[in-house]
Amino acid sequence: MTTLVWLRDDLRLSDNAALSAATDDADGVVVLYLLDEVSEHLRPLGGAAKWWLHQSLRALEHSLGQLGMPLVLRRGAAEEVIPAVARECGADRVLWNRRYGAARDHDAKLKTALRQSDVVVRSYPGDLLFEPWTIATQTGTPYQVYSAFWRACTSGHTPADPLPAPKQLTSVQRDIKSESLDSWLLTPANPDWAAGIASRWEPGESAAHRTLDEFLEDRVQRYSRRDFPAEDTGSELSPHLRWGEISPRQVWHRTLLTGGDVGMFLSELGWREFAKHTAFHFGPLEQRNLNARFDTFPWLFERDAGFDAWKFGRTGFGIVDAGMQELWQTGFMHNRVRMIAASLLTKNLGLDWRIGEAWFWDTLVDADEASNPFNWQWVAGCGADAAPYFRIFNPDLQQKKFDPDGAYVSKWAPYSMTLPQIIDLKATRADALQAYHALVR
Ligand SMILES: Cc1cc2nc3c(=O)[nH]c(=O)nc-3n(C[C@H](O)[C@H](O)[C@H](O)COP(=O)(O)OP(=O)(O)OC[C@H]3O[C@@H](n4cnc5c(N)ncnc54)[C@H](O)[C@@H]3O)c2cc1C
Repeated sequence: MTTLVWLRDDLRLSDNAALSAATDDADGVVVLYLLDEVSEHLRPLGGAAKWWLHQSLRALEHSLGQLGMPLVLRRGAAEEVIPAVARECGADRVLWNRRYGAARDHDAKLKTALRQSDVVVRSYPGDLLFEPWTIATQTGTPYQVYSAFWRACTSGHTPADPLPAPKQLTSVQRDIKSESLDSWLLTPANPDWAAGIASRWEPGESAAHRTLDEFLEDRVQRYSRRDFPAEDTGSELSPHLRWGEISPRQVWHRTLLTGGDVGMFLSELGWREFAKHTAFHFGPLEQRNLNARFDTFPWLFERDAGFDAWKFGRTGFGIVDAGMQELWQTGFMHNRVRMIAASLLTKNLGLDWRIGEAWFWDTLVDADEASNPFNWQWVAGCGADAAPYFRIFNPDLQQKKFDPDGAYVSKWAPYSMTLPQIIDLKATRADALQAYHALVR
């Protein structure tokens, strides 16, 4: 028997059920990563995400190499490439870990096609704590309110124990053609805008575990201060989770081992889970308002001067400008600042949330097809269990509260203090509320 393992958003060796299942194949295993930028309905990766993917594949190549296993890289449409590689390596079995977004339709079709050619296909739990169909209300419908969803997850369900990394894998005897990672041009060259990203982040499975360990040794005890962006109390695991360099099950069990008050941190993993369950049941989320009532909301679609000022951190609102600079320079923005920046765009500038979501998609290293639009919709008021529309963040007050000594703003956008504010908060807030009241009247 020969096995093809197709890795996707699971760039790790440990707690990788598909890879573990291949260890029983003594005849040969091929491990493949496919860059699919052509299949319909798959969202093309943003620039920062491509940078991360490149580094993460390098790290994976290295750790597979220590098991004597090459990583085969191919590019193209999954429905063509996967059967072709299966034929080339004589695979009678194809294994993968599940995806729950738009790609799952492709996976289902491919499964059927491979089975018709007598190839055994097995899929395993992917990047969630719980399979989306296992968490349901008493009437069998998906949850639409976070607190009830998380209560259901945490009462009566326990995430599966993580699997160890395979100790050995038998590589196939024949040479399987692989493309060069550099030829994919995932990293920017001219200009190389990724220097700030590279100095902040280390992608890869080992780095993901180190990041978790460092967080649990120290910062988790101050996690209740997570809303203060200058204090750096977050785990910064989001890009590692996005690329599956660590699984949420590993984070969950390792966190519980530390004891102490970790409930608040785990409940944030719950938001990730809720976003993905919402995308599974109601997605894709990046185009359609989850609350259809907002379909007629008079958001503006023009990428105008206000949008440019927002993008490049020149709004004159210190905390927003600092966040947009942090994003531009490092591919990341603190969670509370994401909320304030998104609120300014959708409620004060009156722009459609999809415009801001697309900018985050291109610039975040953790850009995630569920979490990003889910959170944008949450802030804009049209999402699942969303912040009520009329709760409009005042960036000046938020700054006073969460960056009281101005450390965050001084770090990322000290120039902002002397910029004029591009809009009148009071007048734009009144306009936004008027539009909202017209909608719900
Ligand atoms: C407008 C907006 C866009 C966002 N886009 C993304 C995105 O594309 N990808 C992404 O992973 N997160 C996104 N988030 C959620 C959140 O901002 C990040 O997950 C968080 O800042 C990551 O930092 P951390 O790893 O230190 O989080 P921690 O506070 O340490 O939380 C632990 C983990 O829980 C998850 N998590 C925490 N908060 C959320 C949340 N609100 N929604 C979903 N998951 C959460 C993340 O995986 C995170 O790594 C967005 C939030 C907003 C308001």
